[in-house]
Amino acid sequence: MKEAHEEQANGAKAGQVVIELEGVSFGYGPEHPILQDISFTIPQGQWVSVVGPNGCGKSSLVKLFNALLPAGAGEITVCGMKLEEASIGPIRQSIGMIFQNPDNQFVGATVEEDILFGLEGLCLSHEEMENRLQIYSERLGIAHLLAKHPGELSGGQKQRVAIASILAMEPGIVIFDEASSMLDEGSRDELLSILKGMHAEGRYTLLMITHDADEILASERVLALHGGSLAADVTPAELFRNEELLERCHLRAPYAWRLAGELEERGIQVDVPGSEKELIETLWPYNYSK
Ligand SMILES: Nc1ncnc2c1ncn2[C@@H]1O[C@H](COP(=O)(O)OP(=O)(O)OP(=O)(O)O)[C@@H](O)[C@H]1O
Repeated sequence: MKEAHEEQANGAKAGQVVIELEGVSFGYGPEHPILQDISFTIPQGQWVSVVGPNGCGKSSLVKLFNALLPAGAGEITVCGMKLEEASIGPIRQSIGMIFQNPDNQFVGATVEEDILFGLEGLCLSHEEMENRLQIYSERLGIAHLLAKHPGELSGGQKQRVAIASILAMEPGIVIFDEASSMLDEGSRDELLSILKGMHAEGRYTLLMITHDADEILASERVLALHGGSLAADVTPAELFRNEELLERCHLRAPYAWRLAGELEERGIQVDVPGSEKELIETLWPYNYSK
């Protein structure tokens, strides 16, 4: 079987800027401004969480990147292409979006049809389409579901199919818009491990709109929106140590971080853990030191 393409998608090299916003503003009509003067750059391969309270404009922001919504002011550049009428097509091919409700993303009568449908617009040979179908259905663990109707799948399986359909188109940038919010705990964990695998591959730039502390902790960088502006551009650790920023974003630190904080207040100093497992390993020796 042919391996998935090894080179960085869209020809972007690791560290090269793939998303650039300069003074971008947006509103649903002049009387309803949502985002004002937003500027940032995202390099290839980075995993970025986009956070902020409900209604602050996170979904609107990412929809500006591929002109699903039109920016009112400012400049957007994706993979070196300035966003304008002529570049919308290639920019849309370089960005894959996965939404909260996978039901809204199905177009085929079977999982196989659904994955192939997205590939039909890419002018690929029949052999290449079959090749990608095989690669991405195996990678996402859904090869045994190809003949099923999407309605027969669980929520976690549906989200895997949605991700396989997007990845089969081989976009360099993948945006998850609260993609785990309708999933149960097990399926959330599965999604997080898929994201970790994608990040480790280094081929994808990942943006994840999320309210989930564990997802934020797994990412490398956090863009926090508040009141229509970029309120912070920090690491997850900086976010979770900043009580005021957490409150403004309506977020809580991960459970292991909160417990470590409580212990510190009672005089037990533990290193800030990356996960609950790390916290347990740190605390375990106390069990025997009594
Ligand atoms: N099509 C629309 N027309 C008018 N206003 C809209 C439209 N879509 C969203 N809005 C409003 O724009 C604001 C930003 O919405 P958006 O969905 O971008 O926020 P969000 O931060 O992603 O929210 P959430 O965390 O709840 O998903 C909200 O006040 C919302 O009500």
